[in-house]
Amino acid sequence: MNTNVDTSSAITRYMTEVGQRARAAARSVGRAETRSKDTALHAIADALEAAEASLRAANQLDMGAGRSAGLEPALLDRLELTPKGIRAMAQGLREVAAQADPVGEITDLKYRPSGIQVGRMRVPLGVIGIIYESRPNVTADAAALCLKAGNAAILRGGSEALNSNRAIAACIQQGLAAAGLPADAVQVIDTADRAAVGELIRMAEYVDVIVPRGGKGLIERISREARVPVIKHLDGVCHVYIDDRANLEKAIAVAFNAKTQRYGTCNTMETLLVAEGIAERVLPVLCRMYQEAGVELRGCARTRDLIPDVNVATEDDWYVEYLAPILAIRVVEDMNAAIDHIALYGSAHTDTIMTEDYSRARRFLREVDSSSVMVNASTRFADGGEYGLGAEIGISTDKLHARGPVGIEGLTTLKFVVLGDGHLRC
Ligand SMILES: NC(=O)C1=CN([C@@H]2O[C@H](COP(=O)(O)OP(=O)(O)OC[C@H]3O[C@@H](n4cnc5c(N)ncnc54)[C@H](OP(=O)(O)O)[C@@H]3O)[C@@H](O)[C@H]2O)C=CC1
Ligand SMILES: N[C@@H](CCC(=O)OP(=O)(O)O)C(=O)O
Repeated sequence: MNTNVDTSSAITRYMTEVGQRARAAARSVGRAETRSKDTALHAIADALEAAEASLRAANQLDMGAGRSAGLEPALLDRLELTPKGIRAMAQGLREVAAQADPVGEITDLKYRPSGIQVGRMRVPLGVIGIIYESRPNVTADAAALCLKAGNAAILRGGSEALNSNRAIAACIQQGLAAAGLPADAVQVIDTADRAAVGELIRMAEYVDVIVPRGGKGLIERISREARVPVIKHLDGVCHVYIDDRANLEKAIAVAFNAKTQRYGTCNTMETLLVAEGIAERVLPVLCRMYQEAGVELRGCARTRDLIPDVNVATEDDWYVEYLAPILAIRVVEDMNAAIDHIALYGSAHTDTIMTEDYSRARRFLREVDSSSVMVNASTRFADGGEYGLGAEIGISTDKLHARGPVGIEGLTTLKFVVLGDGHLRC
């Protein structure tokens, strides 16, 4: 890796080399046997566990700098690599290795009247550039999924995680070498300069797809400058709607979990919607639980009529992804009003209805246009591991190519294959 990239022309040169090397590596990874890819994944997992001390030391540098820079607790929570987190990262790699390899699979093979057979083969996307937040475990997860799907990866993590990502990159390199796969199959960009992001998203000759995981600033830049196709992984303004036909006990437990299980993730509930017919029975209990957990509540006028010590929610609150112990609460007339609210203010990430009414549950599933729509379950389940994908690149809030948690299959595409035996078109 280049460790001295500081001028703009040096960054252009550096990124061009990264792109060229990734393009060359993509061919080898694309044709690699499943056994080699799995050997690499297990070797990376072993290397991560063996390197616990050095990973922690590198991470402490990032955590120290993050604390001095006043990073929010939710950001520090994502940045931290604990011994448990390192084991989870290694386990994630082993789970990806245990997943079936879809590359080369031929489906839908059918004889045509002409005598040829036409089918579809699953193939890698090629070179994938991933831009993500300061969350070091994503470096390992993204490398694993790209590798298993036969792609070369260029990884650009958040600037606050540079030391942690370097240490993880060293483990990835050990694993690739152990399996005889090219070192350039996974490259971690070794500069925090955002000019490298600008280069990456314009290198259409070397990069096939960009996956941006991040907030509005990142996406605005991508929308303005990208020349490479993008699969957006955006913010989560997620909702739980408690219907007046909800089971009270389940609704309270799910709404509490959806907000408090982890504050800083994109699938955390940010706005609670409650049907007016049940608000009086739900809100006093639930608000007390949130307040005891230290969650700041901001409510509509009707919420405040019931619970006067809730702060006022303004129009802006309905749009906000707090990523923090803050929750907006709105009492709505019924499910139709809840669906309208979600359509207007949500971010099409993950939304849940709590109801025992089968017809309403079916309507909610059909009418809410989000990447995951749930019935009687916490929004926190929107996750590749929880959905059985082994791990996830993230949660696509785009509609094309991949939507929701993106795992191995989401990093591949299909091409047509035709089998003939000297067949001629008449
Ligand atoms: N749907 C999903 O799967 C996910 C969504 N998210 C969303 O991401 C957001 C929070 O993450 P946060 O840490 O704030 O993410 P940011 O958007 O601030 O940063 C994410 C990455 O993008 C880079 N970046 C941001 N702005 C620019 C820019 N203008 N030019 C170049 N690079 C840029 C950052 O680099 P730098 O370090 O230099 O700032 C970082 O690498 C939330 O909205 C969350 O929901 C997060 C993860 C997954
Ligand atoms: N799917 C993950 C959360 C998605 C994610 O990575 O979000 P974020 O914490 O915003 O980077 C989980 O359930 O923990």
